[in-house]
Amino acid sequence: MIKIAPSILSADFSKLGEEVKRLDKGGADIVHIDVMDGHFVPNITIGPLVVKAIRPYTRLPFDVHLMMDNPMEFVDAYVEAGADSITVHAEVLPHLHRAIHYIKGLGVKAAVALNPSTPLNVLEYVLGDVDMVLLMTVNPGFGGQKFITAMMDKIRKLADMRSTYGADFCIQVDGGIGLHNIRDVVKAGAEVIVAGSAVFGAQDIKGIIEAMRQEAKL
Ligand SMILES: O=C(CO)[C@@H](O)[C@H](O)COP(=O)(O)O
Ligand SMILES: [Fe+2]
Repeated sequence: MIKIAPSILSADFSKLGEEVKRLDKGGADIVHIDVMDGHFVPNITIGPLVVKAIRPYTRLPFDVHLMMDNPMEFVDAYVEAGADSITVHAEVLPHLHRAIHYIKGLGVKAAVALNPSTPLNVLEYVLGDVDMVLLMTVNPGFGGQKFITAMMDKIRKLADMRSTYGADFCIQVDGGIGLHNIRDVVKAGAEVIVAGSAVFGAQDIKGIIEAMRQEAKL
């Protein structure tokens, strides 16, 4: 069963609480929260206070994607604010193993994200430690970008690595995904589908989430 994780980066920021409620009513599985620091990526978004403010609007899990140079300085704050899973980028963490176990020690799930140009082999020795791997399928920083087609092969390779190593993490994909390509990414091995502009760009959130689930059925 795949999971649909709409990204609130494409929501109306003037009424985020209501937007999160709309996702809940629309049948989303997870709320994906993009945190950008203006350094790791050229954009600034959502601090822990905002996460705390929207937490009462839904019981859906909050998946916090930290696109930051120094994510470990903020992990505690996002967990206290109500995160259920925390994703950190391998590109900024020389002590990835320590970071994963620190996050798990806070009682939430730990995921590692890779930019499109980052090779999969940086994960080799932490595959048994992570709950989820997030493959960026666009360059992080903005919603509404085009899916990078070379990422299809990366998803397949990650799924192969998982079988080879007998690991059991989930494969999440993020960026440029919608009705037009959800089937292909799922066929390649993706299980958690992040979609921002595709979901919030639709008038009918329930309709688009249902259509995406249907389209993803292999
Ligand atoms: O992490 C990011 C962007 O850096 C994503 O989560 C985007 O928010 C996905 O948006 P779409 O490509 O689906 O519009
Ligand atoms: Fe994201």
